[in-house]
Amino acid sequence: MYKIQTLNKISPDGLALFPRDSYEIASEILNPEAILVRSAEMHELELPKSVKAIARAGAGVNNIPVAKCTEQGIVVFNTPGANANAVKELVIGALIFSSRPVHKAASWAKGLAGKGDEIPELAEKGKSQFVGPEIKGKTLGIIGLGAIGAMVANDAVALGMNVIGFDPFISVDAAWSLSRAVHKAESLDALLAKSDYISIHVPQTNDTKGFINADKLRIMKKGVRILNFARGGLVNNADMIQAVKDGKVACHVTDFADEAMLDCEGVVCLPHLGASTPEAEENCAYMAVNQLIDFLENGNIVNSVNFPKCKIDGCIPEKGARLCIANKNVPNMIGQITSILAGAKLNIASMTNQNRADVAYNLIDVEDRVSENVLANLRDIDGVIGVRMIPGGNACPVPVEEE
Ligand SMILES: NC(=O)C1=CN([C@@H]2O[C@H](COP(=O)(O)OP(=O)(O)OC[C@H]3O[C@@H](n4cnc5c(N)ncnc54)[C@H](O)[C@@H]3O)[C@@H](O)[C@H]2O)C=CC1
Ligand SMILES: O=C(O)C(=O)COP(=O)(O)O
Repeated sequence: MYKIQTLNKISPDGLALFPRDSYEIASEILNPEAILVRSAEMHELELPKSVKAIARAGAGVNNIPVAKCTEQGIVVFNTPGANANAVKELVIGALIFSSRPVHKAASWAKGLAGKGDEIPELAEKGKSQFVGPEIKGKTLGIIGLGAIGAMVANDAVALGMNVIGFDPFISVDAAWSLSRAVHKAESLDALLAKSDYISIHVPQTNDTKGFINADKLRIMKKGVRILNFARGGLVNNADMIQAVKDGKVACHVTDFADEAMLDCEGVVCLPHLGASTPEAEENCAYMAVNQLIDFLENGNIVNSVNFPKCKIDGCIPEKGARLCIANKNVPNMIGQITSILAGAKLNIASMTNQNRADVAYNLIDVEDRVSENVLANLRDIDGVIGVRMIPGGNACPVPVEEE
């Protein structure tokens, strides 16, 4: 029985993919093999030794101690692109309501309650407070052209905006998916200086934390509108509030509510709603669950943020086993591993080894079962981080959607 711990509410349709006879799923469970999470903060969490994988049903992994997981041989998955459309739709809405303050207008209109027949006239008189510019013909600068940024860029082009983007690490797939009308900004500062609207779509890392600060705000046009549907920590809130108060920023829409921001006229705070659609929640859960099943039952890794992509498509030899070995990315690891297998007279049926930064991962199919003694010898190799043996005879791998 595999034990899966859920740290957030995960779409029930996704959870239903776990075969009930071989998986136990609960929010509180002793010694889970894997954890399913959305935005729950995991940095202070003690991870039991039993944990082999964490799947983030979503994109951002800044709530997960990824470096610590890598050291412990825990594979961290996310679900690239699975909630991108949900975020994009809300960003397009926010582009419009950052200009046309429908949220303010709607609550003002609610205040007319009780005025009976006077309402139509009062509404006509009051509407001039809520005038705002159209987005057509304006320049939108998009920082980060990944799954979400690229979709926002293409739809903004369709809405008649001039779109410029900045992403020094853009993937080939994202670049192919971009409309030819999207122009490349030569630098972040060039994008900031030219944009009437700015939308942020980068992950929060040590390099990007607080990068929208007073220095960057100074470069921007007066009256700029800034949308942040990526992470609250990307923006220096005190600097942003000052810029809004000074009239430098006409509107800041953030998906990350914060005490000081909530009080600031000109800031619209949402309660992290970007991925909150049934479609996105289901897509993310499907992808995360399929990845966990494929990893736990077959050792395959796809869409990990800390381990290399590494998979064997075929079944594990029926009478044999698959060894899943994580090790430090240093010389002579394969030599030592295969020597131990040769010493135990284990014939290798197939083998693949991939590396990424400081770690490497091996999948080795052998034609006999592997004894506890051999597993212990493999674990004893200096540089080996984790060893798992999956006996053959189970069903073949389920295909997992790739990034
Ligand atoms: N509000 C919400 O509910 C959601 C928020 N997000 C946030 O949005 C972020 C982006 O999501 P996706 O587009 O799906 O991720 P993605 O990984 O497809 O795209 C991120 C892009 O940012 C680029 N990038 C990284 N560092 C950069 C830098 N310093 N300057 C410019 N570009 C840089 C990368 O090259 C990549 O193309 C996530 O990391 C997450 O924090 C994601 C989904 C839902
Ligand atoms: O996927 C992401 O990065 C998100 O921010 C979505 O978060 P959520 O799954 O809605 O808690």
